[in-house]
Amino acid sequence: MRAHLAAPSSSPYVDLDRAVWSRLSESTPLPLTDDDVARLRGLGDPIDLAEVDAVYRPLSRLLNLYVTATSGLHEATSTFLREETGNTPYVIGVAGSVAVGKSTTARVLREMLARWPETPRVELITTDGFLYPNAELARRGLMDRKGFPESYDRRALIRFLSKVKAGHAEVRAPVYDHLTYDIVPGAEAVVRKPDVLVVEGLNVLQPARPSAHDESTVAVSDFFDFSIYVDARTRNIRQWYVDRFLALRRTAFARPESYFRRYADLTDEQAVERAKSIWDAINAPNLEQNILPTRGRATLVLTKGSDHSVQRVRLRKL
Ligand SMILES: Nc1ncnc2c1ncn2[C@@H]1O[C@H](COP(=O)(O)OP(=O)(O)OP(=O)(O)O)[C@@H](O)[C@H]1O
Ligand SMILES: CC(C)(CO)[C@@H](O)C(=O)NCCC(=O)O
Repeated sequence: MRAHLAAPSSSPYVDLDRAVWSRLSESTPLPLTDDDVARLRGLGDPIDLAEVDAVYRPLSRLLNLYVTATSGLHEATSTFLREETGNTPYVIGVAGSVAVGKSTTARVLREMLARWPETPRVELITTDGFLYPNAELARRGLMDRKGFPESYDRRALIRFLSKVKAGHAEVRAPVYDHLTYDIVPGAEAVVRKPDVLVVEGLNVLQPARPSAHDESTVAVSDFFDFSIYVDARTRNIRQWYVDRFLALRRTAFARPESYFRRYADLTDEQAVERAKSIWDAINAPNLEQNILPTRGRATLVLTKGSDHSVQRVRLRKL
């Protein structure tokens, strides 16, 4: 089947609408159930089995083809170098704004990729774990810059990824808790030589930031075999952020350990105002200045409509 009949163009991308994209994997089985999708869904994300079928089934098929092709390339390198072929984890980055639904995308992908016989061991890590702890952010005057490039320990993240790629038996990462709004003291996520590692975060496609102290020009994305940018109109994402804030106020914010405990008793109107002001002061400028400019570097862009469903898929083919 010819998926697209556009005249040859110089664009490095192929742009497919939802219907064309979803027809690209008709013979691939859908391994998930309604219950699986309900378990993977993030707060406020209405993703259902039909969406997984239309959008993620083709994506998991494409990724399975890429994983197989990449492992063939590694074998070619090993043959040339007369070395044993070791297993190198295939690393997938998932980027996008706060509240766009990256974590749901990453969790669904993890689950689907793990159902392929070639990649049973799929691990997921979020770059939130590499944010500096609040005490350090406060010391650096960065408490209102959480999520901005300077709020992450980028060197630790690069060290983590290079060890995973080098095939270390166990690699450890710190853990962030949205409830306490801070790094969890002493907690670690451990990655043990997975077949695939999914790395989700706002910052995963950002370029290297050489500074006086850090001459390194390595970027996080240098460790990626594939990257996905989850995209939507900024005004829709802002609405999703506000809606989620309202939902959290009724649930998580009411818990005694919540950093946002003081927001639990706000009226609807006050909560909407508070959410909008956090969005406008922190997450919107970060999106505009640091996240959106990285979209063009992704291998694949998923564009969502106002109801969160993916309407367009853009794949880099050159
Ligand atoms: N202040 C909070 N208190 C408790 N839980 C939160 C809070 N903020 C976010 N969460 C929960 O953590 C999950 C992940 O939030 P996170 O901010 O990483 O997502 P995100 O960056 O907005 O990206 P996405 O929505 O794209 O996954 C959310 O789905 C939400 O349920
Ligand atoms: C932790 C991040 C940066 C990314 O997940 C984000 O959820 C966040 O906390 N942003 C700061 C502003 C806010 O509280 O929404």
